[in-house]
Amino acid sequence: MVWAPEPSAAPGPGTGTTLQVLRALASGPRGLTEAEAEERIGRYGENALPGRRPASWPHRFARSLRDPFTAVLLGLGVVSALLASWGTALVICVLVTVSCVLRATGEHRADRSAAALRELVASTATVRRRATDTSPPAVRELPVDQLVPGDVVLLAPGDLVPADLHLLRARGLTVHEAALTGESAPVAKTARAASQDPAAAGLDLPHQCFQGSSVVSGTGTGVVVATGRRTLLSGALARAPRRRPPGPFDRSVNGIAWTLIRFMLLVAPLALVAGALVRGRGLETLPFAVAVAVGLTPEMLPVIVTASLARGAALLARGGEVVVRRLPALHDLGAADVLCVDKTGTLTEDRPVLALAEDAAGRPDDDVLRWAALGALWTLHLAELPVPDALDDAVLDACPGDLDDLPYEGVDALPCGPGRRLATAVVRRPGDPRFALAGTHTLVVKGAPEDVLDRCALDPADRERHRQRAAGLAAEGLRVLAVARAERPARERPYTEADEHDLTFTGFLALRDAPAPGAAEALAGLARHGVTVKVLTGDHPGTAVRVCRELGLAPGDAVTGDRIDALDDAALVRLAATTTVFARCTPAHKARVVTALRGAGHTTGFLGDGVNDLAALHAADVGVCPRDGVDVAREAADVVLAAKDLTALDRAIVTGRRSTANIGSYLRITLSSNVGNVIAMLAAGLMLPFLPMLPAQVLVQNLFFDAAQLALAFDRPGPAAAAAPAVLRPRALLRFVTGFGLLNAAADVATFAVLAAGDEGVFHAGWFTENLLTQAMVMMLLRAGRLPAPGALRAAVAGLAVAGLLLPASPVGAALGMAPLPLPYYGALGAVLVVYGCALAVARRR
Ligand SMILES: Nc1ncnc2c1ncn2[C@@H]1O[C@H](COP(=O)(O)OP(=O)(O)OP(=O)(O)O)[C@@H](O)[C@H]1O
Ligand SMILES: [Mg+2]
Repeated sequence: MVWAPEPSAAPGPGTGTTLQVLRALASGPRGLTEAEAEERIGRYGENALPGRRPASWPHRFARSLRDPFTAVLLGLGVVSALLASWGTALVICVLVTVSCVLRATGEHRADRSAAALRELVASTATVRRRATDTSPPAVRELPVDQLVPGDVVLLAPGDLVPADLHLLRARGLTVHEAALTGESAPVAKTARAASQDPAAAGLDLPHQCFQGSSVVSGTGTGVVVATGRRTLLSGALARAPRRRPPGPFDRSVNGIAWTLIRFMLLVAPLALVAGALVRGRGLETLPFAVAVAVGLTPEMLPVIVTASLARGAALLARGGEVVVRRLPALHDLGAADVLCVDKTGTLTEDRPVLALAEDAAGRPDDDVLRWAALGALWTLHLAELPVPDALDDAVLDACPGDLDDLPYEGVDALPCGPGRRLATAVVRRPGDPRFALAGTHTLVVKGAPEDVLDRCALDPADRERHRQRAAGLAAEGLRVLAVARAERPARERPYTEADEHDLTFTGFLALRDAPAPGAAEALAGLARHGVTVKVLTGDHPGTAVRVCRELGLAPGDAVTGDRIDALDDAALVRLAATTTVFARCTPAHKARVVTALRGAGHTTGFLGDGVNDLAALHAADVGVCPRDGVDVAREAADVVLAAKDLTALDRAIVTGRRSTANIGSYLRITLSSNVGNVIAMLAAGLMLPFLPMLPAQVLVQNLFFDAAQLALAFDRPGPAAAAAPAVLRPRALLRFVTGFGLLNAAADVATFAVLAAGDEGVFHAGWFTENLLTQAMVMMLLRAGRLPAPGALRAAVAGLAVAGLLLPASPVGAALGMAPLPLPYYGALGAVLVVYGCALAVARRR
């Protein structure tokens, strides 16, 4: 991991004192100049995050060769080649090449546009740089890839650590290093103490922050010691690439793929054995068996999937509202039947306005407000939070008079953070003659009433009375903050959470946070689309329940974090199913609820924007984050919304379902006709003295099917496709395919009856024509789309029909062993088609 800046004896940036590190990097606390940075980016290259380097086209092509369908096809090709059945081998090669080229191209294009979209929502780093050597340092946001070794970077809660850093300064800094170490608890980081061994190096050094970790709380400043491929994360990923556990998309699409592959591997030996037993045929049937197996393969599935999803993502991006960062997530969004959202900022505007300030006795009292504002002011100052918290903002806004007049100055601050629902500022009065010598520090604490009251010196009856009062205010939909204070003798030692005890209760503040405009309609829309919304909030249960009621969401009783703690996983699964509001949730509670819902079989989405939502975003099947969410949340999300707007999310869900509907159409259509053909071929193979279709004919027919079915990716599904969560269920699909496959086989057998009069060439030609025509009909009748069908689809269907009619009579047909079909056969084929069409339409309606 040690990156040597120059080939010199200077200590590596991972080691040495801060001064040595800065010297080795030729940098300083004031940062690099723009000119130096420019020179270094030339020298060290861009700071691309690992995993973000786009795969090249040949790489993609090679990867699609490893796809299970392709692998099976290739295996069959090898078998054909071994049997010297060159025609079959050739056609299989063409099939594989076409499908891999289409897939690689489609994925490449989809990835390129996804990368462009990701760029729109990419994280930035906050750097300190100077315009010239003499100008003062200025702090600005920089695309992460522009960072160079020696840059000075500022960290705040919710930031992703953009490169490997040596800390120059840290205040209450804790980072999450799960990406590197798998450790889920945040790790405290401090600037290097003089006492530390300057030669030590490694992951557990508290003065180093590594790319890929994220800031949970506190702030820090560090100098970049390694970027791009030289970071520890890059090394770790190169050794063990990170894999996502399979999501709903992988489960359903891969599940279907493997069911088919098993089926296919069964069919080929079956054809062989049946041929041997009934007709006494030997290995000469093998090419036919291989072709039948190939005929069953939906080898275009990966192509159709990529095309359908990419098209949906492109449609969403065009509206500028939704960016899909990972294509399969669009399917997963459409499959979600439960959506968990946080309250603040999603259901409400997150613009709290002070409604009331009262003292311990319940009398209106501006002093409570003044103390709270003093606490907010110094917490913001001392904790150097980059964006003031909305509650603090509201308190400061409402405070009467000029805050700078308050005769206090800050000593220390313990801000709130994920899982911590109170904030403490320690202040003192400068120059107060009474405290000049001994000195007194005042702790000003504000936060969630339960948490603050627990830390107050109160007799149980009073505590209960205050708690009731807070619950009463919350039940009106207000956000409630309790304020408390304590006087302590001044000290040098920094303050910790252990000092937050024996406080004197000062009073309550209540703030009104109006419901977000449009939230009620969006919730109704989600309900109409069969999505159950659950609210997971850090706020008071009373407030959350009231807000939900105002928005028309029947909230029932809220379940709080304490209750969740008391339950084991199985009990939580049961409770989660029937609960709408989860309140006083820490990040871990949110994640546990999401996991429980998934455990109960729900496909679960999560929408959140804060550091406290990170764990749940990871736990969900599909994570959604608004664009202005913190970097880590955005980075963890699969889908990014332009605004925290549930309406846009509803639209994205519908788009996801449409893409899934097109994939479903493809599977239903392809598989029912393929299965039908296979049944018919096996049956005919036993009844006829010759093979019902030559291997090359089977494969050419397959090529035509594939080409035509690509158009299904561009179908426009009707409103029914959006009405309920869209999941591709292998079982249901199998039932459908068996039913319609048998119908298709019946049509084929009827065709055999018609063709039985002709010789082998006529038989082959007739069946080829019938197959292409029925396929064209099936495409029109079994698609999920609305009428009229889009142009591309109509053209594909027409092309298929024309090919079916003309090819047998052409030289290609002759080369494939077909004879021109005598005219009377067309009439008979027409009759079969009409009957089959009617049967299809009737069966479809059922
Ligand atoms: N600046 C603050 N000062 C004091 N207390 C705070 C502050 N911010 C939040 N709190 C307390 O912490 C609680 C939980 O906050 P948290 O950020 O976890 O959830 P939230 O953002 O209110 O809700 P949601 O989870 O719906 O986004 C708040 O209800 C409040 O009581
Ligand atoms: Mg929040």
